[in-house]
Amino acid sequence: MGPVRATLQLEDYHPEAIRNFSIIAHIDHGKSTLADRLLELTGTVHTALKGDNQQFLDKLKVERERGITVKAQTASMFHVHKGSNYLLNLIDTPGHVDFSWEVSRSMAACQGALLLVDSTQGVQAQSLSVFHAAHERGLKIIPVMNKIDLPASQPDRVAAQIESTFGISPSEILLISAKTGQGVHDVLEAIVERIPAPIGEQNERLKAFLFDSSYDKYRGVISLVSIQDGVLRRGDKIVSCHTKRRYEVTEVGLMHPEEVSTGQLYPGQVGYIACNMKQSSEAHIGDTLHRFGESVEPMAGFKPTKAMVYAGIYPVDSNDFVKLEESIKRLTLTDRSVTMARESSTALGQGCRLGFLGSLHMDVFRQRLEDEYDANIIITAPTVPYKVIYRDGGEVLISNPTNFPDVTDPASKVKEIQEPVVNATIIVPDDYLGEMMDLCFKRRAEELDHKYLDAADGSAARTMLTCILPLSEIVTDFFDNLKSRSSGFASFDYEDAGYRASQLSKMTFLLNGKGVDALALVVHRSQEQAIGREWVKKLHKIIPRQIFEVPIQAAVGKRIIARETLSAYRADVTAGLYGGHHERKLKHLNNQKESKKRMKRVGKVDLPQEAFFDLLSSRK
Ligand SMILES: Nc1nc2c(ncn2[C@@H]2O[C@H](COP(=O)(O)OP(=O)(O)OP(=O)(O)O)[C@@H](O)[C@H]2O)c(=O)[nH]1
Repeated sequence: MGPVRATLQLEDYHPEAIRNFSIIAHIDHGKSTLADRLLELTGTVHTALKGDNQQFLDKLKVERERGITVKAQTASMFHVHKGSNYLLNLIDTPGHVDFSWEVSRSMAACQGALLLVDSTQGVQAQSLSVFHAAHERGLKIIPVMNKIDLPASQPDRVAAQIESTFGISPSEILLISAKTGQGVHDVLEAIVERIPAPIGEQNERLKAFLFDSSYDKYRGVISLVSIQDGVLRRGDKIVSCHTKRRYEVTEVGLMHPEEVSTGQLYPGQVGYIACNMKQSSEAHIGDTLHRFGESVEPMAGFKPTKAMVYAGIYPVDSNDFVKLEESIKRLTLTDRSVTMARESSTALGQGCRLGFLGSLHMDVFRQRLEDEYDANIIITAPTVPYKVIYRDGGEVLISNPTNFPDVTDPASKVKEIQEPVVNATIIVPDDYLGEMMDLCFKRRAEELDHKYLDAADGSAARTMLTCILPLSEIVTDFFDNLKSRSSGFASFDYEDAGYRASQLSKMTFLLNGKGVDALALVVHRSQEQAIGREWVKKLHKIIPRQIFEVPIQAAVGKRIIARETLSAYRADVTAGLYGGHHERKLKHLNNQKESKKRMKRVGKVDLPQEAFFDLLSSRK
């Protein structure tokens, strides 16, 4: 491999000697392991430096705990092929549906992709979605079958699946074990031989494509760029096509895999820059940077991210709000796809409403908040953005059920409610097809269809099920159900399919006749009864008894759907009091309670924060 530092003469690496690629795969098919192996084989990192199971390209703690990649990481390597030097830029992509946006922006900086398929598992739902994303961008795809060291590996069968699903000839498929390193050298050869070189002109005006950014406490925003044309040097004055703001490049270099300053980047190369950008919001993904005083035609950017799952986040102790808000703000600096707005609730006090790309994204964010900022929080049930269309043609997006209009009111000006839907794909062994269809129907699936993936050779064939599902039906416990009802064998993926009209209304819960705003839900007509009944039962279990009888009701508009009655507190501490009405009794009762501070009073009913916590966490 030769000494790596000595090869950092970047001007020697013309576009013909550069390959930009990413690894795309279903979760757990071995992307990070292969990336590590490539870094080792090219001498970019040394095995001796590496602790057990610690991967180089997975950085966040939550990523390691969950074994998933959330944030894309990029690394450059040097490789000698048939006597010539090559610079290979690996642009790592995250492997989960919620982050398909990150996948697409990472791919925009590549000319090729390694499509990794686990030879024990075969083609899975995300293998399909990442393949399509790469294919649509015209990337050269190199099929790689991994884990051939395992006894359960079925290379012939999986090769046949790859051929039938992607139309890729088995002769193109590389067989490897990312774990033992077997066959990985051939991957490097294939990258050089099969992936086209980037196109770029050193003498043209500078054009740098910004495809990712991160935030550093000391240096501000660090952006990852791929150089289209021209040379980017430290000290350059650059301008963003998008914001027209001016910056001075203070650092520029390669990710190798940590930052290595090189002072310049040439056409076709991929690296990082720091340029006194103070706020993450200034780094627009998909932006084109050019030199000050030279105008250029911007490159096609990306569609901005859309938050699809919203939830309210409240501190368990309301005194912690300021601290919580500060923590959330700091965390959003590193993850700009999270949107944030203040909100307040009579039941839960002051909090924030956050928008996420999906429910895993929400879980990851929540876990980071708890781990990194030691925050004790209550998170409300996730909701999707509903579209309310008024008779006068006006349209409003509603991301908090509390604001959902009462469509049962005859005076309502609402013409139609629409909800976001997705095209869902499930791949599952045949035996579980019935279970999966049942699950989909229960979640209001439409246009359900299926086809067999394997050649009809009998044993344990697999089926691909497709349907349209409301997004709201998959943001809570869909994935858990899918996994448990298929004994873990089903894989699932989805893509945005726009909005569809739906019979939705707001369900509210009343304690002693008063609504509890934090508990409002948007439900489909077909599920009103079941959800109403289930919820009043839960509330009945959780709410502590009061000195008086408390009716617990679920209502849609003025209609009461379900009711339970919480009987009065038996050990009557107010027995000695004469007459008096409820307020007095309650006051007396409260005076006796030590934990008064932690109580929220709703409609004169004491509702401890813990009750909310139990309730909202049991919603998942
Ligand atoms: N036996 C065997 N195990 C492998 C091989 N490649 C990866 N693994 C194991 O498979 C698991 C998943 O590998 P990762 O590299 O973390 O998978 P990934 O695709 O990066 O996962 P995401 O980051 O979630 O997309 C790990 O336990 C690896 O040790 C292989 O070739 N053989």
